[in-house]
Amino acid sequence: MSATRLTLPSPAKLNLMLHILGRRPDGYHELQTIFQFLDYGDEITFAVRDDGVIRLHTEFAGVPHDSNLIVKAAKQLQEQSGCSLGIDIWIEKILPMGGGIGGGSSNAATTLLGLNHLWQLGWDMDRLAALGLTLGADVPVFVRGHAAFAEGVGEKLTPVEPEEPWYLVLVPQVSVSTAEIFSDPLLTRNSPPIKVRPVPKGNSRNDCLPVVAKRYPDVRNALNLLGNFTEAKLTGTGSCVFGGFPSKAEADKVSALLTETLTGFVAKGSNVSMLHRKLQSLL
Ligand SMILES: C[C@@](CO)(OP(=O)(O)O)[C@H](O)COP(=O)(O)OP(=O)(O)OC[C@H]1O[C@@H](n2ccc(N)nc2=O)[C@H](O)[C@@H]1O
Ligand SMILES: Nc1ncnc2c1ncn2[C@@H]1O[C@H](COP(=O)(O)OP(=O)(O)O)[C@@H](O)[C@H]1O
Repeated sequence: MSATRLTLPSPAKLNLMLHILGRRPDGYHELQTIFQFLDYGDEITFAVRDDGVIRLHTEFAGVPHDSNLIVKAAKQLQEQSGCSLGIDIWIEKILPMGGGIGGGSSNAATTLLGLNHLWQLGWDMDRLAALGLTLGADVPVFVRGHAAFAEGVGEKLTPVEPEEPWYLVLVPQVSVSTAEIFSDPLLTRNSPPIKVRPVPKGNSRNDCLPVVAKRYPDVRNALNLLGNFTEAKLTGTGSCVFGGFPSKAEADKVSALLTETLTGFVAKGSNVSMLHRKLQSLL
């Protein structure tokens, strides 16, 4: 008999660089960015129901049940596949929301892959990634599960193999609105496209950083603090700030200096998502 219950990881991502090339007619911005996963994230448990009902049992502060990306992903997949089964879902949420580490997008991707498995739909990655894109620009990379150079709004993905250092990720206690940053008149929107692969060294800047650092003093402080120890970078539109270290011990040493007002976590960078490693082990 096939499994009816499954627990899967839902990892975070970092944007190792992010360049904004221009604005499309629909208002969205054309980007070039490198996504890498962290071996750190939420854990989602799924249990099949035979009555077709989709129910997320864990409450999220400020996110109504039907607006949760987990529920949206499950409903879309059920509708588009014509599946008559339903699902009970619980999540152990440790990823900060609105921090630029992609928790919501990752949760959506884990849901798509988990339900494809439990409902035995047999959808391939292209189809799941295309559905994922309708939920958010960052969902496809989590569906495919490999570190990638991304173009367009993040949906054109080329697998890459950056180094996999240990990272210290600082979590300033502010949520940055992606829409607000992309509508700031001071945002750099004309970075020249990188045409060479792999992306040459020296291109690791994030074009959102100056605008985010100007608007959010807490992010500025985090960048200054981490900058005393390593190159401090912003992921996505923030608020999280990260830096790489050659070993866990060195990342832990800096992490130990953090206070209650500025927390963080240490995690290993990974080019294959822990979600995919777990799914592979089930086959
Ligand atoms: C820029 C990234 C990099 O990873 O930031 P983070 O969300 O991770 O911080 C993502 O691609 C974010 O993608 P996604 O998560 O889908 O963006 P949303 O929150 O839906 O976007 C909110 C708003 O930001 C603007 N927006 C977003 C993405 C983009 N490429 N161009 C834009 O102009 C649009 O006005 C959009 O309505
Ligand atoms: N399952 C989910 N996890 C996190 N955020 C969610 C989820 N579903 C909906 N959201 C909404 O999406 C927003 C962005 O969340 P998230 O993906 O964690 O941040 P970011 O895009 O900055 O990395 C949240 O502020 C929240 O309102």
